[in-house]
Amino acid sequence: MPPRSDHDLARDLAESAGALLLQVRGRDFGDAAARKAAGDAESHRFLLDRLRELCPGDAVLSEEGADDAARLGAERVWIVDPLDGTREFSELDRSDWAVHVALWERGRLAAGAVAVPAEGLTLNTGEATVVPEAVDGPIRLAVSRSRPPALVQDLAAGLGGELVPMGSAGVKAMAVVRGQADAYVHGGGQYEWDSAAPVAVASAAGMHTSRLDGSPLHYNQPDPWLPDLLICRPALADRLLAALAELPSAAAPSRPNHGGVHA
Ligand SMILES: Nc1ncnc2c1ncn2[C@@H]1O[C@H](COP(=O)(O)O)[C@@H](OP(=O)(O)O)[C@H]1O
Ligand SMILES: [Mg+2]
Repeated sequence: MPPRSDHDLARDLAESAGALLLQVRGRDFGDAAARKAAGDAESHRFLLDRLRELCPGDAVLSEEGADDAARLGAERVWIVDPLDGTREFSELDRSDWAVHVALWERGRLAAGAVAVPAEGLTLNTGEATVVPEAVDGPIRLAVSRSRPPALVQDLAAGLGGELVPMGSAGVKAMAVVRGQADAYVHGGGQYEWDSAAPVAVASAAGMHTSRLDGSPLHYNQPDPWLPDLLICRPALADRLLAALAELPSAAAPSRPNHGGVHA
């Protein structure tokens, strides 16, 4: 049997962590906070154990783990968000939460997968994803349902676009790839694990991916704070970047204190 490619490995890991999360979610918990904590911790532990076993020489940057500075000298770094859309994971009637697994290798994203377990869906960089044709009508902007950034609301107003609220960065990015939205525009704060796998998968599907000022997204940086991004159909990129450049609300925010990664 040929060795498994990094694309396949990313897909298998995201899919398996997703299956685990479906089991965790089905357990009885006293409250939503306990369900979220169990999901974050168990998916993280699973991914870390599998990566240590299968790729012992690779570094890992996970939302739920201690940040080991050795990753800055590593050639290969897995950037994972074991449970993205934690809030939606704890709301049992929702399916908009995801598992992100990306591989950064020598300066670029080399492979990635986003699983949306409650929909039985995993998209990855190794398969040619066919993006549906654009539909006529207003530009549809995927946006956070719980904390929609002011800039996206301003952008929609300026373009005559409409907001499509949903949870999870991965689900929003996959909504663009799946033709359910035309763009995912985010500002106001995020970390590398929120966007690495979504950007890898969207980029492999031919989507435009960048910062809001059009500059490239860089991963495996000393500070994993990566506060804004644009993922969209390539034909819309110039128009959206021009509109964003006119918006004062699109300025990058400063980094808040974060409890997720322990330096
Ligand atoms: N202003 C902000 N600062 C830091 N992280 C943010 C953020 N806005 C969104 N995120 C993160 O981006 C992911 C998607 O958010 P949303 O569903 O609101 O669009 C969530 O990841 P987690 O669920 O892994 O914490 C969320 O924590
Ligand atoms: Mg996240």
